[in-house]
Amino acid sequence: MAERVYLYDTTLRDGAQTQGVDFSAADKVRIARELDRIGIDYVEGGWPGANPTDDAFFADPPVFKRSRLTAFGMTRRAGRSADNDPGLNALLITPARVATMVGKSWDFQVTVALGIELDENLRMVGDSVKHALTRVEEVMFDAEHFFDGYKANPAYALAAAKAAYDSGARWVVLCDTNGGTLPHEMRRIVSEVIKGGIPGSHLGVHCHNDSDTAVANSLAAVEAGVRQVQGTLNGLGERCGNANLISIIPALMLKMGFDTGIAPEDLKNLVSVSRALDEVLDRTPARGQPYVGKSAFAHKGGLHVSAVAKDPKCYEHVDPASVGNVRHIVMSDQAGRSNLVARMAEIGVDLEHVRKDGLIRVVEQMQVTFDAHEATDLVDLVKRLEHEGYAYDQAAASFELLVRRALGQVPEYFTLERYRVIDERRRNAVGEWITLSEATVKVEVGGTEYMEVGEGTGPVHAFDVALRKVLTRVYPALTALELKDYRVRITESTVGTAAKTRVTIESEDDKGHRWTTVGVHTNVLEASLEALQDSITFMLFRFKDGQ
Ligand SMILES: CC(=O)SCCNC(=O)CCNC(=O)[C@H](O)C(C)(C)COP(=O)(O)OP(=O)(O)OC[C@H]1O[C@@H](n2cnc3c(N)ncnc32)[C@H](O)[C@@H]1OP(=O)(O)O
Ligand SMILES: CC(=O)C(=O)O
Repeated sequence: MAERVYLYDTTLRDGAQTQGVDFSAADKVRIARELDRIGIDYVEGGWPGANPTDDAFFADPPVFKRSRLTAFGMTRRAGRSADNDPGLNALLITPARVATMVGKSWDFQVTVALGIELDENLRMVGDSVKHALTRVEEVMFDAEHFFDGYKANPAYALAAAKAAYDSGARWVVLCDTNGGTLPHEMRRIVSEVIKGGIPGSHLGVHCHNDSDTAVANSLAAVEAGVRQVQGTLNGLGERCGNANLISIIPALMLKMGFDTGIAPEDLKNLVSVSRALDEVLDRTPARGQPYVGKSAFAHKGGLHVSAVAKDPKCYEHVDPASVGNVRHIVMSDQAGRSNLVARMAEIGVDLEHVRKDGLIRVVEQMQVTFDAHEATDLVDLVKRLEHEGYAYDQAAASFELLVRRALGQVPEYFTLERYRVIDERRRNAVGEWITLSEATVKVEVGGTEYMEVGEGTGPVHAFDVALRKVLTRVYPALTALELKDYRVRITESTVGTAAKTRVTIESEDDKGHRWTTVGVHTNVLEASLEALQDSITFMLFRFKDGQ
């Protein structure tokens, strides 16, 4: 039977210490529910008494089906009895039945940060654990700076850890607080602590990522014998973050053969749990995030795709479905015919080659002025367009439109006959400078011509407002279209030295569909309009019937 490793999440406490992160109590509840849904053993809700948000969270915490709620705080202060320490007692009177206390284990920290005698610190640890056990069911001790402390004074670091263990702490958690430890040091120190008298079944590890080794360190600590791992979703946390549970969990389960209490079926929620945190933080999910990122199983190089078509194991370390992810085949100038065939199959087009007249039609529609007309097939066309500045690996919707236009499958939903954009800088009524843009568009839809004017904070915004004034009349579904991200990048031109601009737009509808489109031109407005028109066309083509 697989050995058990316990998981402890500190997203709501150490994660809340991330610069730029500011959870509300409702955010915390939402994240806590996700952690419970996937089956994390311990969910640290925060530090009761530290701030009103954490107090509000602990006043009305979510009811868990699987996880144990944990309250965090510190050992009693020097010179006070544990019973008479308001800070310590605040974490013992919440609905959480598990309390985690941080305390010093590095002699230097005791002397410098606390400014007290080394023995008093050991008494603070022991007293606090004993006192907490009179109020809650389970107590953990986070031995702060344990690894730095052990390197400086092993006997003292071990004495601090043992003060907690001997006083009844269920778990002694060895913390790499400054994140400077490397995996080989982890293995050695954990083994020595076990030899020193604390069994691995009572040891946990809490790693920070300052050396970019937090996940590796956590796994090394487990290899050396610890049986609890602390971390956060997506590696949130103080400074460079904590060990990323989203990477640790599948590594423990799929590669090291441990039982984490998470069933294989629950592991398939890994992507959705990771995205739920990004959603709360209003962050774009990191494409390159191992296991759960959109690029984690995206194959771009022609050689890779050709081999993946034969057996995905050729270029995948785990099955993407095991963590709830999917495989993507990406089209770009690194592609071969295998990419095209696989990508077309992915979007439901079963055709290897597109006739030359289709390619020329697409090139004309895109109004590109180079030799794309000479393209012999779609792979060739994509490579030529990428050379011009298009980037289809980041703009799957534009790629799909390119293919389907070449096949004559995309209706002409609208035709932009002409537009005019005026930018104005003037003083407002109270004399402040303001900039305003106004766009006039003339659009033909189904044989009828429409003209509209839109105002915006910039020319692209004004154009979007005017265009959508026309199109939502005919296609009401477009009211749900939201532009989520707009990125501009200067690329090198193949013709002379003139700079080309690539605009990438990410869009979303009210059903949670997201798609990305691209436009390229020497004029940033033209590039934006191309990406914007692709975005609108893609929504009408793919989603307007509410699929
Ligand atoms: C490694 C970690 O990540 S641990 C978690 C760190 N997280 C946080 O600090 C976030 C929440 N913290 C807070 O809101 C505040 O720091 C509070 C409410 C806990 C304390 O606030 P204050 O009372 O104003 O103290 P302040 O933060 O300035 O300083 C910490 C005090 O605790 C003492 N202290 C630090 N660690 C410990 C410990 N393990 N045991 C006992 N006392 C400790 C320090 O010596 C200092 O005491 P001093 O004020 O006598 O110098
Ligand atoms: C406890 C904790 O967060 C640390 O030592 O890093």
